[in-house]
Amino acid sequence: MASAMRDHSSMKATMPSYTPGPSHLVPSSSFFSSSSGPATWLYTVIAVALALLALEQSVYRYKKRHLPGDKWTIPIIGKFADSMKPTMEGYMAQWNSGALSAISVFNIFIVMASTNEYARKILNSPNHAEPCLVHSAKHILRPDNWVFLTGRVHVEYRRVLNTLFTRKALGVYVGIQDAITRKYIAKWLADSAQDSSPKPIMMAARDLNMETSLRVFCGPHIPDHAAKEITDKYWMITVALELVNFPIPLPGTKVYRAIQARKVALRWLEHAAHESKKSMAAGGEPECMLDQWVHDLQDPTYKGRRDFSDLEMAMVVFSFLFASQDAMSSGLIYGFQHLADHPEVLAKVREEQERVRAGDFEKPMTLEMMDEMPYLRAVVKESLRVKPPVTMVPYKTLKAFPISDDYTVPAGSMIIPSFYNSLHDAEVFPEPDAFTPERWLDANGSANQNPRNYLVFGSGPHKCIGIEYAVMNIGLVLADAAVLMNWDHVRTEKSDKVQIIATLFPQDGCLLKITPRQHA
Ligand code: HEM
Repeated sequence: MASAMRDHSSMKATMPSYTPGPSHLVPSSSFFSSSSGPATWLYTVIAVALALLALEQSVYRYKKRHLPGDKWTIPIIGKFADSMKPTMEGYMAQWNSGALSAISVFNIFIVMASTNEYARKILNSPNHAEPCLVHSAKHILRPDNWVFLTGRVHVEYRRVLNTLFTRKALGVYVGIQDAITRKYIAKWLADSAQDSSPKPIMMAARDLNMETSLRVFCGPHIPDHAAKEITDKYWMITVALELVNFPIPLPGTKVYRAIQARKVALRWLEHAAHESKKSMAAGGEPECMLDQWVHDLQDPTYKGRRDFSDLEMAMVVFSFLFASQDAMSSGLIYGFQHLADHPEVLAKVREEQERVRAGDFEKPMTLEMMDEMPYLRAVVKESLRVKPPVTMVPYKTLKAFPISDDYTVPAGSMIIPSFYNSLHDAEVFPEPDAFTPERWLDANGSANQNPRNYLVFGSGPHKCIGIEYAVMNIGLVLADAAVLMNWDHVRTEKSDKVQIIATLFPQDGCLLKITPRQHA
């Protein structure tokens, strides 16, 4: 974009707005005549605009070279309309049009990479490309959020945050996750006792996820009404996560509304960080991620940084909400859908639960119990493979990036590795669209022999920091649900169609009829 704008301004400088010459050769009604000033300006403006439009096309075609993609870009907005209403079919057509293909949106030149080799190359070339998330991310997260750090500073910052996802830390979180999941399942069952008609699980799962995240991250340091306010407002953030938004966050735009929602969330998260520090200073035991963090910082043997302001901690927690809320919701909803549509798989999940829990379904879940559930883990892994919540991650090139022998991505372009084709590669995952958890139980099978293809959580220095937490949480919810309730999926013609709202969702929201499960 910046380079295109530079090109425009240089063009402007060389375009004469007035051509001096013998006045008798110019008809008096000509727009060059001094007596018709406004007309002169009008025609000059038109001439400049036409030149800029021609330049826009030339720049696009120069950058695109031989890559598949439209020969011409729609003036100014490019493929903006498509990016506002993305469809899986549209993306698949783009990915299948070539290993690398090109589009342009608002003069941002975008290269899509669809193969495993190119996706991994982009994710693992920090000198050439860095994540830019979606276009609106800097507005929503604030430009000073740690997720925008790169290079060494990023590695060091991330090292501190890794301590929030150690096994010890996950051991604190699992009890919170289990308690909240049981609370929600009880509520779903009570609601369905009142009205047994099938309901979409989509928003119910989002609410469960948000409360789980807020309580795991902030524990008791955030009041119930604040958790509700954040949950209610968060949808504004989700809908603003389009690949490219209207460039300026004017009042009324999606990004503007998302910024207002972030302000509310950050205010409460800052409050929670403050309360956590007070609680740990008073000798309290860690009850959540913030406590765990503050507690570690107080430890004299701790080697990381010690001075995290309330706001900085709040921004880290917000980055976790931002990175997880939609992906976790998508993962959970498809987990319910896949299990309901594959009763033979759900039966095996239940068998494993009954064995590990030894018939005691009230006993809270622990990490040790989860270690004994390889089938459940395979189910989660497979569900995320079949419907990866995050199908691609936008990066931007820092300098010209010679990605292949015959193509160099220009500096300042967006370059988007896509994960979908890697995760549906028929050589690695025979019958790639089939939901087959068993493929993960064979250590010598092609799925386990090709870990490079499993790009659900990305790769390289920005690979998801919350993998263990995410897999544990989706597994835990499905496991608790499997033992506490039955759910029948009311399939519609939209059940297998995908809606893209930041992540993937079934178009009908996954209609479930929920009933209590009777144990013999
Ligand atoms: C099913 C759930 C999830 C999926 C599919 C997912 C997927 C991803 C992907 C694809 C990336 C980008 C990786 C790259 O650029 O190579 C990412 C980054 C990230 N994820 Fe996740 N994620 C999930 C859950 C979570 C959770 C639960 C958290 C935190 C609690 C989290 C925190 C992050 C953060 C902070 C980053 C940026 C890391 C960095 O830049 O260093 N994610 N995630």
